[in-house]
Amino acid sequence: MKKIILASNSPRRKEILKNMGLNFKTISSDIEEKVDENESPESIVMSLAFRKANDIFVKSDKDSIIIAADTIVFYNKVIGKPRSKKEAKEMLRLLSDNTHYVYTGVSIIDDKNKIIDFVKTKVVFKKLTDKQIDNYIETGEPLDKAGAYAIQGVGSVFVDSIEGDYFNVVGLPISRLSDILSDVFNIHIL
Ligand SMILES: Cc1cn([C@H]2C[C@H](O)[C@@H](COP(=O)(O)OP(=O)(O)OP(=O)(O)O)O2)c(=O)[nH]c1=O
Repeated sequence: MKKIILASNSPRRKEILKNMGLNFKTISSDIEEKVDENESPESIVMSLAFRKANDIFVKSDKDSIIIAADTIVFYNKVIGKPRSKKEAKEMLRLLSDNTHYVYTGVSIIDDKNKIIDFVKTKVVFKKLTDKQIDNYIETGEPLDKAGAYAIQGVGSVFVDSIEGDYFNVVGLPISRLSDILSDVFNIHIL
C-alpha cells in the first residue's frame, strides 16, 4: 500500500481527512502563494494545489501519494487570506448581504498520475453590521481564513445558506477527493 501524504499546514484539512479513517502523514509545503488576479478562480486554486502537491512529491519516496488543496473566495475578484484586521474588515463588508463562491483546488499525485480538479460552493451571507464585523475580527478567527471567515466557527452565524459541498468551504472537498482516490488510485474510503 502506498503512503499517503497530505501536503498542508491546515489543521482543518488534516481533521477532514482524519475523519475518513485514512492513514496518512502531513508535511507542509512552503511554496510562495502568489496569485495572478487576472487568472480565473478555478485556474488559481488548481495551480496552487498542484504546486503544493508537487513540492512535496519531488522530495518524497516514489511510493507516496501526495494530496494538496488551496481555497479562495470569489466575489467580483479573488479574495484570499486577510493580511491585517483592516483587510479582514474590508473583505467582510464586501461579502455582507451578498452571494460569493468558495473555490477549492485539489491535486493528488503519485509517480503515475497527476490529477488536478476543483470544486465550487455557493455561499449566501446575511447583512452584517460594522459592530458584528468588529466583534468577529476580535475573536481572531478570520485571520488565517480565505475571505476572512470560518464557516466551521463563529463565522457560521453570518451564513444564510450554502449550495454545494460544505467541506469544500472548510478547505477540502472530501467527496470529490474520495471519488478520485477510488477511481484513479484504487484507494477506497468505504
Ligand atoms: C472560507 C473558509 C476558508 N477556510 C480556510 C481553509 C484554508 O485553510 C484557508 C485558505 O488558505 P489556503 O492557502 O487554502 O490553505 P492554508 O494556508 O490554510 O493551508 P495549506 O496551504 O498549508 O494547505 O481558509 C476555513 O477554514 N473556513 C472557511 O469557511
